[in-house]
Amino acid sequence: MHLALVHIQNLRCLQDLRFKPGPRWNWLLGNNGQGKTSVLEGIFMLGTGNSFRDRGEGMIRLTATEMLVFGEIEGDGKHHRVGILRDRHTRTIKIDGQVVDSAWRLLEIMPILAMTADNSQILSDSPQQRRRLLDWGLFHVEPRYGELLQGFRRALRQRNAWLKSRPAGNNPWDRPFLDFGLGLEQLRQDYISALTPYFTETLAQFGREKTEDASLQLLSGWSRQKSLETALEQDARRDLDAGFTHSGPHRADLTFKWQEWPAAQILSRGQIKLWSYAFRLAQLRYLRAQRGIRAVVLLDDFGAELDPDAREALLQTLQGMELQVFATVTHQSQIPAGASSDAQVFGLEAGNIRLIEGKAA
Ligand SMILES: Nc1ncnc2c1ncn2[C@@H]1O[C@H](COP(=O)(O)OP(=O)(O)OP(=O)(O)O)[C@@H](O)[C@H]1O
Repeated sequence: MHLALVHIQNLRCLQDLRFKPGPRWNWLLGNNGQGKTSVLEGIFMLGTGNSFRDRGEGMIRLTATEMLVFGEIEGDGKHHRVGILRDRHTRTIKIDGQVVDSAWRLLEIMPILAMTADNSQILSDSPQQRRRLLDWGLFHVEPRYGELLQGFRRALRQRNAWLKSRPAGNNPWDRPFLDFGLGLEQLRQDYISALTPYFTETLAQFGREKTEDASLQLLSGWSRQKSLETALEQDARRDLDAGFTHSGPHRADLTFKWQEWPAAQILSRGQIKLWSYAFRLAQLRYLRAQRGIRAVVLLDDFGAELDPDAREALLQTLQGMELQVFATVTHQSQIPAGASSDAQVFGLEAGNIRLIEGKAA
């Protein structure tokens, strides 16, 4: 599955940009501030409905009142047209000409994974960022996960609202909270167990760690010494006082370990970035192995902070996976030699795009 056409209007500096990407590597080359990341942002919207930079407030071109992103998605015998129109207050999503009420529908059409400056330090980011990665991976691999996650979020919201209202008696939302929560926990634990060999193998392919030195551990969001039910009972007083739920899968986290130590405390920034790439690649490989799905990958500032060997290893691994990739670079020399046989290079200048190298799709 790949994006065959991208049309973006009034997104930041992109007034009216249209191009036909190739099914494999698409390099976006240009100086700072020419619109490369904005193109990735538009593509990310097609897969998620949202921006990866912020909540999207600043996305609409300053002199415009609304922005539009349109894409044609092809492959695996499917063809979809996706459009997102956004003004300062509302967002309308259309799939194949029909308005849909939830961005979840976009996720089902085109799994998309972005590695940007803001999210490339997974190990040292917030637990919330790491939970998002877990949710991303599970949503695409496990058909029941989306529904479970929505159910859990609803139960958590309602449980917290009940706590804030300070009523007497038992919380009626404990049961759905426990049912959805334990379902999530089980799928997350299974996912991390299954993903770990993919992660350690990818790191080994990068030629850095011995497979047995690196590991992943899921922290459930409550003490493993007790059940979630017991944790809720023991937290009853402080949950009521605080007006929110202290223990549960909404507090889950993922720990990366090097031997027995937390890797985030030991590794350098560049190494953390490499481990972060390895984790995302492991998610892609697992998705491919389980569901036969190839995600679209966005790499902002390709390989920045990685040494040449690590960059080459990353490139080789990605090339072996035969995905559609969009990667931004500021200089031609950052496009690795030999990377162009199935690649297209597009130049970005003042928000305009033109094909520099490669066959027109
Ligand atoms: N709402 C907006 N309206 C108009 N222009 C905007 C708006 N928001 C940002 N810009 C401009 O759009 C450009 C955004 O560029 P973008 O971040 O896509 O550049 P880039 O090519 O990725 O640069 P870099 O290499 O520095 O990351 C900047 O020049 C910025 O000033």
